[in-house]
Amino acid sequence: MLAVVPPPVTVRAPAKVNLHLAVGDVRPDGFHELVTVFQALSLTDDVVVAPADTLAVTVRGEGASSVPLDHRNLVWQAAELLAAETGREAAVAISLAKGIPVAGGMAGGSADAAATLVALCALWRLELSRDELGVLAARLGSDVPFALHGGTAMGTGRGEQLLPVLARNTFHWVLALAPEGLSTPAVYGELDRLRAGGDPPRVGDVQPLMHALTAGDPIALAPLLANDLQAAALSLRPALRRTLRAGTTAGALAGIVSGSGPTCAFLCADADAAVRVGAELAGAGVCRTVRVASGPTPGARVVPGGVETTS
Ligand SMILES: C[C@@](CO)(OP(=O)(O)O)[C@H](O)COP(=O)(O)OP(=O)(O)OC[C@H]1O[C@@H](n2ccc(N)nc2=O)[C@H](O)[C@@H]1O
Ligand SMILES: Nc1ncnc2c1ncn2[C@@H]1O[C@H](COP(=O)(O)OP(=O)(O)O)[C@@H](O)[C@H]1O
Repeated sequence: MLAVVPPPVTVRAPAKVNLHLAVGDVRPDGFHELVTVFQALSLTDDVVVAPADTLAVTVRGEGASSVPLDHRNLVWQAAELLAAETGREAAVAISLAKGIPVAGGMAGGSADAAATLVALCALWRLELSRDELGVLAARLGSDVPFALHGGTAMGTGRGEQLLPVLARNTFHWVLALAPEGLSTPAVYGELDRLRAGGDPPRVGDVQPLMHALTAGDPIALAPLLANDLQAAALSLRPALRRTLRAGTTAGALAGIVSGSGPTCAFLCADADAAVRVGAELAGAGVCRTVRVASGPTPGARVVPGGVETTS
């Protein structure tokens, strides 16, 4: 009797921006205690999984040449974790189409890991709940549970404990991608160094930002965007100051370093303003390339029919 080979499964997962990122003290396990508000954006990666003889990863798209293809890739780790948890071989071919900048502070690797968990659940017909997947996601990285969840959410602990946040309306963003990435541990380390030498100002209370999100008002939200890692990213990459200035000069309501950077995210008044700001920023010579995106968008989800694109 012929075995039926299941067809490939495609899952799309979003980039994130931290609207608020308050970094607390270092914990004994080396992670920092966070209070953050994530928003998922329309900038995405696609992950396709198909049955194969052994585990193999291929990558194309944005920054593909700097993505590892072995056990260092988070999708490899996701496949091995899910296989071990369910007592099977991780015999799958995983193809990544990257739209999210690599090491850009937009959680692209986390998005791919979340997408792999969802894709393999479908391929292997597993009956895992979103909560069970969330527990596995947190073992892969602090940002992976949010990539599963999507939308707008508050993250506490090391960022993995999530609560949904009510955000009315769609927000419009311009993203300035940098020529080279920044390492997340290096940026946290730089913040520790800056804090040891003085006490750089810390972001304030998150509540006013929550009100602006509930109201769905970008003009109220703009001055409340705040990121404790920004000072550290600017210290490691001073040229980002010029990028941030150029975005507001181009007409953005506000600009912020996305997470650990170096991508800069600019909040715009509406979709037309985002296109105008994007065009002006692209010509200002302050970044490698520009993307226009909106949020919130859903977390990792199967693409019906498996159409695969790079956004
Ligand atoms: C900074 C943030 C903001 O959302 O994301 P990025 O901007 O890099 O995408 C996250 O905290 C990154 O999350 P993620 O990239 O999943 O980090 P992990 O793999 O869990 O940890 C990588 C390293 O970052 C540092 N780290 C991470 C999270 C945290 N709460 N405290 C930390 O100090 C630790 O040095 C850790 O070893
Ligand atoms: N699937 C993946 N996509 C991108 N980078 C990955 C992936 N898996 C592992 N990495 C490694 O993780 C590092 C951080 O990547 P990424 O998740 O894109 O950035 P950030 O942590 O800034 O959001 C990369 O430099 C790369 O070496």
